[in-house]
Amino acid sequence: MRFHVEARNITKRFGPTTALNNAGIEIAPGQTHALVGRNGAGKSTLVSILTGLQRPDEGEVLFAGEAAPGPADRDAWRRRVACVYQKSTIIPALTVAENLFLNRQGRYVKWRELRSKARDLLATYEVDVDAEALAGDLGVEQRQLVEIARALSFGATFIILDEPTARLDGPAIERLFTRMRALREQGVTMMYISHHLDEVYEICQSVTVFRDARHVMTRPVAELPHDELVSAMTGEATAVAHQTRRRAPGDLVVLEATGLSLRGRYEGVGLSVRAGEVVGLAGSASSGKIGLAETLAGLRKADSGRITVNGRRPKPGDVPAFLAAGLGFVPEDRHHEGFVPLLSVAENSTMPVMRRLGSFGLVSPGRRRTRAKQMIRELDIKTGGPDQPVAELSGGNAQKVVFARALVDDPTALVVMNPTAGVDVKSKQALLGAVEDAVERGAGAVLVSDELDDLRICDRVLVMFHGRIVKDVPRGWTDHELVAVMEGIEQ
Ligand SMILES: Nc1ncnc2c1ncn2[C@@H]1O[C@H](COP(=O)(O)OP(=O)(O)OP(=O)(O)O)[C@@H](O)[C@H]1O
Repeated sequence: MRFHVEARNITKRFGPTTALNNAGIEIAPGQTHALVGRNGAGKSTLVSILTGLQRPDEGEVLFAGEAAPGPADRDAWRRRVACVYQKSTIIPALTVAENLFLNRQGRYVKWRELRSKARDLLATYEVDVDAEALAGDLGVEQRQLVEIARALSFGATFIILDEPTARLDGPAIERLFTRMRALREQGVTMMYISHHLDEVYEICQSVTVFRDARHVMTRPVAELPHDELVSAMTGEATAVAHQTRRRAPGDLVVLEATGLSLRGRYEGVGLSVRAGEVVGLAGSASSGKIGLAETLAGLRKADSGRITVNGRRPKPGDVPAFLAAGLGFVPEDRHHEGFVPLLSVAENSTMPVMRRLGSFGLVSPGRRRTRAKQMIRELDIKTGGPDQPVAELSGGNAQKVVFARALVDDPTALVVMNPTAGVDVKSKQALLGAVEDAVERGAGAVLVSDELDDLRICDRVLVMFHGRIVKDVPRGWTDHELVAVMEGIEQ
C-alpha cells in the first residue's frame, strides 16, 4: 500500500463558490502530513469530504487503496478516520464517560458498565481526566485529549487534527506534540492543519499546500525552505514584515482598571491604557488573562474593583454600556459571542454602528453595505459579498468579520483576545496592522494573545501569573525572557 489516504481530483461547489477545484492529497502510512493554505483555501472542505460528512461533486476518496464507504455508513467511516476539530464536538452538559460512550450503547444504558469502560479507555490512552467529570468543566486541552481518545477508540488509524493548537498555550502544545509523536510511533497516520508554520516544521514529515481551491504543492518538510512554503500559500514572493514605529502614546487614559478581583480568576489587578498605546496581556492558560480581558470588555462582572472607559464608568458586566462608552472588543470565543451565523457579513460587521448609520434607529441598507464593503477590503475578507451569511465563510474569514465588528465604530478603547487564532500568516499582518491603525488614530488597545509574535506590536506587555500581574515588560523583549516570566521562572 503506497498511500493510507488518497483524495483524487476532488471538486466541491457551494452555489457560486468552488471550494475545491480538482484538488487532492496523498498521505503515506504512518506519516504526519500537514495541510496548509490561506483562509478559505478549501482545507475544511477537504476535511468534511475525508470524514464522509460531505460528498464531493467530482473525485474519489480511498483508504488503504480501497474506495471509501457509502455516505450513510457512519460506523464504517468512524473505523477509518476521526477528526479532532478546533471547535469541540463534546457535549458540555454530559459527563466525560457519557460523551465517550453514549451513542454506542444499545437501547438500555448500563451506567456502571459505561463508567468503567470509560475509565479503561482513558487509562489506555493515558488521559488523566475523571470519567465522571462534566465535560463542560474541562479545559480546552483536556477536552481535546478526550476527543482524541474517543477518536482512537473507534479503531481509526487515521486522525485529522484541524487547528488543534489554536486555543492551547505553549506547554499544552508541547504535551500535544509529545502525544502525537507517540501515536506516530504506534503507526497512526495523521493529517495536521495549522496556520503556525513552525509547528508544521516541528511535527510533520510532509506538507501539502492548497491555494484558491487548488492543490499547488506537496513536498517533504525537511527540504522545504520557509519562504518557499509561504510563497506557495500566498502565490507571491514573501514580503519582509515591516516593523512599524508608532508615535509615543499621549497622556490621555482611555481604559483604566483599579483593584479588580474575580474569585478564582484574578486578584487585585490595576492597569491603565493610554491613547496611542497597545498594552499586551500575556500568561499561561490559567493565568487569568482571558478572565481579566473579558471583564475589561464588559463580558464579565468582577467581584470588586472599578473600570473606567474614556472617563465613564459603564455598568459592570453590561456589554451595551461598554460599547456606548466607546469600547470595541474581539472575544475569545467567537462562536458564542462573536457573530450571528445566519446574518450576513454586512449585518454582523456593522452591528455596533446600527445606531449611527441611520437616524431614529433605522439602518439604511445602502450605508451598511458601503461600510461593510470597506471593511471587507481593509481586512481582506474572502466572501462572495456583504450579503453572504457568515455561516458560509471559512473559519478564518469569520474571525475577520468579528474583528471588523470591533473596529467598525472607531472605538477609542479596544480589547482584543487572541485575534489571530485560526487566521493565515498573511491575514495576521492585516489584522494586527488594523489594531495599529486604530491606535495611530488615537485609540488605546489591550491585546491578549498566546502568540508571542502578536505581542510584538505592544508598547509594553503585562505578564500575568496565577491571577496577578507580575511584571510590566517594555518593548524589546526576547521570546526567552517573556516565556520565563510567563512560566513563573523569573520575575
Ligand atoms: N456551506 C458553505 N456554503 C457556502 N460556501 C461555503 C460553505 N462551506 C465553505 N464554503 C466556502 O468554500 C471556501 C473554502 O472554505 P474552507 O472552509 O474549506 O476554507 P479553509 O481553507 O478551511 O479556511 P480557514 O483557514 O479559514 O479555516 C470558502 O470560500 C468558503 O466561504
